[in-house]
Amino acid sequence: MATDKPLLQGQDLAMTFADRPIFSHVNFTIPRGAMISLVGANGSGKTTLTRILLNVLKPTTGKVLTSAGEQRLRVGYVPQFRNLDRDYPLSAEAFVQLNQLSHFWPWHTTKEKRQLHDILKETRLTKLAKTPLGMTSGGEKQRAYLAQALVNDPELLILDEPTASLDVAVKHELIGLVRQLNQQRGLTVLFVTHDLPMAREYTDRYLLLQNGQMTSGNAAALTDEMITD
Ligand SMILES: Nc1ncnc2c1ncn2[C@@H]1O[C@H](COP(=O)(O)OP(=O)(O)OP(=O)(O)O)[C@@H](O)[C@H]1O
Repeated sequence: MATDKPLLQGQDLAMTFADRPIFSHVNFTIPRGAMISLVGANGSGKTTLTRILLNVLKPTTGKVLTSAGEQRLRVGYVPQFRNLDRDYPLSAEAFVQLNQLSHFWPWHTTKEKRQLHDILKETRLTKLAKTPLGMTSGGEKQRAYLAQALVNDPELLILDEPTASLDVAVKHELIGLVRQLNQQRGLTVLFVTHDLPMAREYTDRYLLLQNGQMTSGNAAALTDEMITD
C-alpha cells in the first residue's frame, strides 16, 4: 500500500556528539503507507536517528522534511519492551487514554471514547480494558503500548525494538498486527530492529546504518553479512 508520495525525508543529516561523528550525509525517504525497517549494528545510530525524527534531538546538520514541508507530523512511538511491576495500577484502557491529550482525564469527548473503543478492538485488548496492566502478559502490555501510540491517529508509527526480549510467537503477533494496520489503513511504519528475519518478513524496504553511512534497499535482500560491528 506504499505510495510514491514521501511522508518524510531526511536530507543530508549528520550527528556528532562531542566531536565524535555518529553518521553523516544521511539521505532517505519514507513513502506514505510504507513499512520500513531501520537496521544496523549496536551503536550505529538507530536510536539517535529515531530521536531526531521524534524531534527531541536536533541534528548537527541537515533537516527532516515532511509532506507539509516542515517537521509537523503526528507521530506514535512504541518503546522497547520493559516489564511493568505486577502492582502497576492503571487498566489497559486508562493507560491508552493517557495519550488522549485534548482533555484531561477522565473528561473525554465522545470522539475520544469512540477512538479508544476502536483502538482497543484493533489491538485485541477489549476484554482486558479494565484489567490492571501489571497483571497482563508481556505481549498484552506491548499491545497496550501500541494502542496508546495509535490512539492519536498518527501519520507515522515508530517502533523502537519493540519485540526485544519477547518470545517468538508474541513478537510475530505484535508485528503481524502492525503489518495489518499498515496494509489495511495505510499506516506508515518505521520498525527499528536487530531482528533481520522479522525485518525481511514484515517490511517493504530497509534503511541500514553502517560505518556512519546510510544505505537502503528491498527488505527481502537483507543478510547478516551486511551488518558488521
Ligand atoms: N546524548 C549522547 N551523548 C553522547 N553520545 C551519545 C549520545 N547518545 C548516543 N550517543 C552515542 O552515539 C552512538 C550511537 O548510539 P545509538 O543509541 O543511536 O545507537 P543504536 O544503533 O541505537 O545502538 P543499539 O542498537 O545498541 O541500541 C553510541 O556510541 C552512543 O554511545
